Amino acid sequence: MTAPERATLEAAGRALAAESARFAGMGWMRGTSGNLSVTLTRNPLRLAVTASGLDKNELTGADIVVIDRLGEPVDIPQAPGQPALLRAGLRPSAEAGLHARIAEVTGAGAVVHVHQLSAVLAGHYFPDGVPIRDMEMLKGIGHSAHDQTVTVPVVPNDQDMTVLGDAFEQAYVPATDDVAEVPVLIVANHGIYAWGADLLQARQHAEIIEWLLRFKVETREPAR
Ligand SMILES: CSC[C@@H](O)[C@@H](O)C(=O)COP(=O)(O)O
Ligand SMILES: [Zn+2]
Repeated sequence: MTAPERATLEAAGRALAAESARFAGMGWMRGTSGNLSVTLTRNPLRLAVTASGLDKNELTGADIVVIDRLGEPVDIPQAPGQPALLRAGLRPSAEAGLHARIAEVTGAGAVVHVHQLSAVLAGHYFPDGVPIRDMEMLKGIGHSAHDQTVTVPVVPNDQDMTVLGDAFEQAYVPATDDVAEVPVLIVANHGIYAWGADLLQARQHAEIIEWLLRFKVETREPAR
């Protein structure tokens, strides 16, 4: 591993730990729920993802695992004479495969998965997708605040990340020349995935969508 690659991985670990603590503080990573990733390289696709089963409020920068495009762990050899960058014996998030699929399909630089209650409620009330329109906050996910319906896709939960990844690809609403992509996915009875060019943008998308979904479940207006 070269010095720049090492620096990139170190920075990714620090950023993932800090973002995890922030989300945990918002109540969106209760228990050991939720997981975050950043894209390290595209060719081949490599992501740094939070390790499985840890309290996401207490991660250190070493509590991450490097994964490939299928979500499988990639061995990072320890550089002689250098301190270990990653804690030994960690498994990648159980949902690493879906992170990798989202990063591959959308080109995202970061993916966040949190267990927002409003997303689960919205998926419950709108199982065919959550239609949102005429809200100023839509601008925060790159859409118009007027006269356009943005439908947030909802897919069934599954423990097999290939099944979830296929469902995501079918439901994904990519950008057109005129309309931005929808950078979020609700997994029914589970939580939400949001993504962006980097962790900051992915976080902002998660925050914006939480507000919009909360509005939807509190009003429950089918046409809005
Ligand atoms: C209450 S933990 C739920 C998990 O199974 C999963 O959905 C989750 O979000 C965290 O899994 P993890 O493997 O720790 O990344
Ligand atoms: Zn989850």
